[in-house]
Amino acid sequence: MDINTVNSLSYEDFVQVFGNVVEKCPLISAAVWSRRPFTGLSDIEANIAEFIDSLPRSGQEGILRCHPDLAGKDLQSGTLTRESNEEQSQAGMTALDSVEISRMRHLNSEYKKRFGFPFVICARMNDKEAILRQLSERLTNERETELERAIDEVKKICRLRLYNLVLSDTQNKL
Ligand SMILES: NC(=O)NC1=NC(=O)NC1=O
Repeated sequence: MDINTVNSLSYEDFVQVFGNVVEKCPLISAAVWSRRPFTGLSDIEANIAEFIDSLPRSGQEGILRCHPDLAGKDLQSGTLTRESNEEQSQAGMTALDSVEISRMRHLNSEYKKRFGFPFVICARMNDKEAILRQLSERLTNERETELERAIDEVKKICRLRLYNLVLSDTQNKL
């Protein structure tokens, strides 16, 4: 979609198209709609990032809590969103052996116990080895550091989902 089309969307249609660029957080797109017209994809991305950064810690933790576990029950039961399902499959979460599955489950539950929100990483920028490594490494982070890191990952996921929806700034100029 080109940026002029994006800017002409009603808020209903905008939320319909962009409502899941941050996993299960349509509020963010519903809020950012008011900031149109956007100059391009990176402007939409910057406005979403600004909205997320303006939230209190509880709001940012709420965004993380809307994310499904990697290789978790939603993946097993087929209840992931389309985007999440694609991302998790592409990162090899559907190709874990039984040892890897129990290691993911154990580390995910340790992580949730420690931080009170799930481990979030941009799956499309990692493979299963990197995800397992990051999960065990980040488990030892201080809470504040880990909250910032997890929100950065949410922004990466959002950027890649936006690239699937909107022409890039250069494409838009062609
Ligand atoms: N807990 C997660 O990191 N979930 C996810 N990361 C992605 O890139 N897609 C997801 O569903």
